[in-house]
Amino acid sequence: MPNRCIKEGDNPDLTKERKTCTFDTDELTANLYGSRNNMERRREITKKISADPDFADPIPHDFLSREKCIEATAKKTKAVVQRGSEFCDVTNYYEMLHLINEAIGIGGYPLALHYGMFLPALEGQAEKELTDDIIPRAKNLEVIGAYAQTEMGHGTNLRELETTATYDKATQEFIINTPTRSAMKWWPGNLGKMSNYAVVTCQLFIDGRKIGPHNFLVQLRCEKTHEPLPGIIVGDIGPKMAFDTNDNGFLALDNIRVPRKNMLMKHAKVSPDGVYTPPMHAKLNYGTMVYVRAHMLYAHGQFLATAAIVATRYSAVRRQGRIEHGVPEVQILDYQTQQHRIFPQIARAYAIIFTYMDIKDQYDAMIKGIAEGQTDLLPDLHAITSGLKSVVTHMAGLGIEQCRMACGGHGYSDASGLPKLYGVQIGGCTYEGENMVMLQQTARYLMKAVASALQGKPLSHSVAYFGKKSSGKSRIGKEGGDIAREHEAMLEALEHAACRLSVEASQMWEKRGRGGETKERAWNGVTVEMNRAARVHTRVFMARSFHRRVTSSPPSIRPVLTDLLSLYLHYECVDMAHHLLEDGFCSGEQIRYLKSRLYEDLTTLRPNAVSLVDSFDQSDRELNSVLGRRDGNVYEALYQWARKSELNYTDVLPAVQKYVMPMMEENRSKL
Ligand SMILES: CCCCCCCCCC/C=C\C/C=C/C(=O)SCCNC(=O)CCNC(=O)[C@H](O)C(C)(C)COP(=O)(O)OP(=O)(O)OC[C@H]1O[C@@H](n2cnc3c(N)ncnc32)[C@H](O)[C@@H]1OP(=O)(O)O
Ligand SMILES: Cc1cc2nc3c(=O)[nH]c(=O)nc-3n(C[C@H](O)[C@H](O)[C@H](O)COP(=O)(O)OP(=O)(O)OC[C@H]3O[C@@H](n4cnc5c(N)ncnc54)[C@H](O)[C@@H]3O)c2cc1C
Repeated sequence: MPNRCIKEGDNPDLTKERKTCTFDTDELTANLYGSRNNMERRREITKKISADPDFADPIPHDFLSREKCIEATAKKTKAVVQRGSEFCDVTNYYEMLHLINEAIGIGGYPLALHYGMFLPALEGQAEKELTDDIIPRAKNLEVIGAYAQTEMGHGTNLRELETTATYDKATQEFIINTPTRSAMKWWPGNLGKMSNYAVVTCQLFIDGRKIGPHNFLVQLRCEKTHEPLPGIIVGDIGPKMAFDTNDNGFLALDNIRVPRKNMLMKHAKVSPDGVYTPPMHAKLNYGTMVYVRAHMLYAHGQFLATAAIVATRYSAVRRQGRIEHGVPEVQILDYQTQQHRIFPQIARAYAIIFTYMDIKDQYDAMIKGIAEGQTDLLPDLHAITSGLKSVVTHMAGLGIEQCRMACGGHGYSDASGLPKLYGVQIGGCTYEGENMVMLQQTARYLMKAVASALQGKPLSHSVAYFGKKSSGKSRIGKEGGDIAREHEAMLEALEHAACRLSVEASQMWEKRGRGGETKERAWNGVTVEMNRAARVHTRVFMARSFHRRVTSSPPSIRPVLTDLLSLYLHYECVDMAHHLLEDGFCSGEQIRYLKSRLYEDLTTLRPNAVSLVDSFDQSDRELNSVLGRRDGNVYEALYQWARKSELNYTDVLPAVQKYVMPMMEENRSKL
């Protein structure tokens, strides 16, 4: 079967792997990106960008200072903006995303938050009077914006943000102020140096009454000189774990006046005479966060895919040690431990991307509903995106780190691309709502679902399975080798565990309440259990999404995806075996059966491993990894990469000349 990656001159081990492929890699790629046309369009973009001198990096960013990286990124950003339509349909979200990944990379760029949050916030939350003015200019990139919500002292607990917006009826303006040091906005991406506007989250005050957090458009810098406006202090927060090319910023506002219309008033409103009208749903103002949490799934699925590609290809190329005496050294991909480390990451990357597809459909349906005045889909989507954001970012982070370690010493080098990838990706556990906090949002929703289920009330989409009757004992290992029924048995077992954990967490919560604790204090005493229930529920949702996609996939790729799904489900059940065992739903024998099936899956998938990662269709530019390159010619490339280190510009470094050589000389003369 064809793997389209085979080319002359490639590493022979990689070619050998590609020849054992049992499916058409293009079919799988097309399925992953929605259609053959989408796949072709991605490839055209890659080809054009790779050949374009505006996007060439004579010196890899690994060897540049942060300032130089930002300069190079800003230059490429300008080229993307001015010449974007030469490469793609700039109105197509996925084409633009791919163009940016190819042309600029993942470490941040001047417009990341402009497109990622500033524009979505304005489009989703601002009223016509404001949007008519600012959105055309923002889309035309006459202005650049950031989303400034988090403060030095508060990020999670939005209710206690300190920045104030006080309505002045006399002038029909809001006065925006940073009252304390801890009230400074701190962290917002692109706020420090790039943006001249921001959506700023402030506590709204009317007639001395605190109403709560609302968003306001504030101009930060002069449109001509880009200097901060009077009363505005703004800058970069300094080096951080990754996102080197993003100017995460600080901001202090000294009683800045903005007109009434600058409040984002699509949902909540303040009339000219200062009358406040709340939104039709209390949390519609938090809509931008739901949007980003949903879209983060795609980005994080792709991050994990990158790591899986690098680790799988490199493991096919790398030979080290022998499994049996008297035979040549083996490809490290032949070690069972290596497969057990890497293959679940391949399956998880597919599962995350497929889950994203489901969520995107739900998000679009919710937005359509809101436009027609219905908010009933919001609570379910908020609950499941909160859980998914937490589980996926954590899962992807652990997976990337596994892949990095699976590459041995070279995985520790920036040449592998994996340390930087991890640095960027792992930020997702914190931003857009810290994971422990987001899981509690899911758990709150589960507690309501438990109550509804007990009362026989209708259950919404993500928790519908709470209404199923459990069979009491698992069918795992008792389906006579019927794969479809085995998959169903595993899904049923996971659903049983998620439901049980939710019910038990609810009972623990209630018990503490009966013991005299307030609801809130009691909640804090059971949050570990609450978050555990939320995690398992979310993993059930992912498993169901993956299962749905696989069972409805075209017949040509269904067998390989079914193998991958088997691995995914076996791995998930073994990983969560304690939950399946705890109440006796599964027996120890059934868990041993699951493990043995998992080891069989590793062997089954081995001939398709390289082709499965090839099917993610990430280019060498996107991978940005010497170890993961498509042609597998790793060792020569590793040497050429190291040669570019600035330490190698001279044979004798000034630091050696100045300190180390005299020290050695002194020591010698002491003898
Ligand atoms: C182009 C697309 C983008 C691609 C993605 C790539 C991303 C680009 C990379 C850039 C990198 C980084 C960008 C980062 C940006 C940021 O981090 S912005 C700042 C994000 N900050 C947060 O997420 C703060 C987290 N805190 C909160 O969300 C809330 O404060 C919290 C939910 C924790 C609690 O809020 P409270 O007001 O106290 O509410 P609570 O009492 O708990 O709940 C009341 C009620 O409301 C429901 N609820 C809460 N939030 C929402 C929501 N967003 N939507 C709907 N409903 C919500 C909650 O469930 C409760 O419901 P109930 O029925 O009363 O139980
Ligand atoms: C790379 C990056 C980019 C960012 N970009 C932006 C941006 O563009 N715009 C913006 O406004 N912000 C941005 N942020 C800020 C980000 O949204 C916040 O850091 C995040 O929401 C977490 O808030 P915090 O920092 O206040 O953490 P804290 O809330 O102080 O969390 C610290 C610890 O306390 C725990 N904790 C807090 N509350 C609870 C609770 N209720 N229950 C249990 N545990 C709790 C947390 O779980 C965590 O372990 C960015 C952050 C990063 C790292």
